[in-house]
Amino acid sequence: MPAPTEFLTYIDAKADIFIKRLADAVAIPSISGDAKHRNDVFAMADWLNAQLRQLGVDTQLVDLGRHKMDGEDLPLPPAILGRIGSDSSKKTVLIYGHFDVQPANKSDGWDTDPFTLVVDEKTGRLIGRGSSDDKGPILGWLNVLQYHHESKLPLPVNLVFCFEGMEESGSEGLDDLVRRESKKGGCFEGVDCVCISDNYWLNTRTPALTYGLRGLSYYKVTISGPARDLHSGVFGRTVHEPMTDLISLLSTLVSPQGDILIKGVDDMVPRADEEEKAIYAGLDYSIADVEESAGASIALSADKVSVLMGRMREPSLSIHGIEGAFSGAGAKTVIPAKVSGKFSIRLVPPQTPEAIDPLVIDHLEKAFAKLGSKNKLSVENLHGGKPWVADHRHWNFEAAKKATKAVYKQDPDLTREGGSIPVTLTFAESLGVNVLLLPMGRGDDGAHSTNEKLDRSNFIEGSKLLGTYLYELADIAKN
Ligand SMILES: NCC(=O)N[C@@H](Cc1c[nH]cn1)C(=O)O
Ligand SMILES: [Zn+2]
Ligand SMILES: [Zn+2]
Repeated sequence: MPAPTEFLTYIDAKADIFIKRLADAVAIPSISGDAKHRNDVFAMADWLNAQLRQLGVDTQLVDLGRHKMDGEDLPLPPAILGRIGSDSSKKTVLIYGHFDVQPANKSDGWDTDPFTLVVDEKTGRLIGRGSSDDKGPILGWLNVLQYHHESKLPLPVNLVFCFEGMEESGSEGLDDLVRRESKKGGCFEGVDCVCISDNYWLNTRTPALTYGLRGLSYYKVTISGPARDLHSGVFGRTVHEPMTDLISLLSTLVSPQGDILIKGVDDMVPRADEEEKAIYAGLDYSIADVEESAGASIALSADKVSVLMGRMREPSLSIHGIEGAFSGAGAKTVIPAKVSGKFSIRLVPPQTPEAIDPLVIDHLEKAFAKLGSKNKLSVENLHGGKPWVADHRHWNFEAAKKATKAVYKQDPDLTREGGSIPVTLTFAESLGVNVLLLPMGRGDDGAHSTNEKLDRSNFIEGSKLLGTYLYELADIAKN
């Protein structure tokens, strides 16, 4: 059963209204990683909950308890669980998305206010934090619901929703909820497959289906010594300096070529054979794509296969920042008393945070001992998640392939994503069903970066894709 033509024309006709709704969503700065914005994440949950209810979805807000962030005790934003349809002759699809966003300040280098959606008429870009990650895709599902609600047409499948507000901060509390609701009598009982739209095409021209994600282990390494910040003229070359120790430690983690220098981490991963390399060689990708989306000619290699393997099937270590360091304007001559380096490792099978943690801690302790410093070292794992790989020959992927062909008139790339959505594996394991990642945005959307955007055509055609996928699933269920 193809998607009704009226559905496709409806999405086109309502495009401006849908973009206005995206602007309303972007205007709520639901930054989960910043305690000051916790109320905004709650406001975003209320906004989304109201939208779902208006469109006929039966929802509940689930309290996930409290957590500690940067020493502060905070309430966790609620998860939104919803259901529409309970026809036992139809497939039941679980849709996951997240309504929290990464931090964004104009001063980071944005050209416009990050929380005011700017519609660039010349380029067709919808610019704003969360436009692509992940408010645009969530609103894509709302667009599909709106057509069926207004046309008084039943959906071709039953839908179960699970939307969270902590994805960008380790999905705190969600794994337990998913496990609980997957049991007999839970909200997720009877789910046949899962669809997540929360990643990106590999390039700017070819739609993609994604069957793998890297896992993540995020660390905070703290060096402390002096009882207070010191004057470098008075104490320079007089005391062990925490910042000097920290920079030395961070420089032992990864080479400028991206090799992870922590013993055992890179070695855990089996090498790719020729058959696997051929998969990467066959993808529609070039060095120009990575350099275009990075905004500079800085690829680690001129070889496309090696660059793709670095992103999709090898671990990576990135250093993100230093808390406590002087970072303002001017030339403050301070010796900071306590500094914390933040870094994370993206994991691939068979790596897990549990297997990586001891290697990281041992490495940092040994490297610190070699410094002969009298300062103190502490290491924390802030959060983590395992990598995930799915069977892309499954009917769930088959339906998405057909839908892509119908909407975009081309076959999708089959990709593994370099990013992490830790709950993906929890869905796969708790429900025992196939999980599909069906990205809406392009490889140059700048998620987590400045000037994040979603192209208007990706929002509109992407909404058509999500709806068409549901019709293709229903078709498969009939045969
Ligand atoms: N679109 C998925 C995504 O961006 N996931 C984040 C998850 C994360 C974990 N810690 C902070 N963010 C990612 O960085 O991959
Ligand atoms: Zn996301
Ligand atoms: Zn993200």
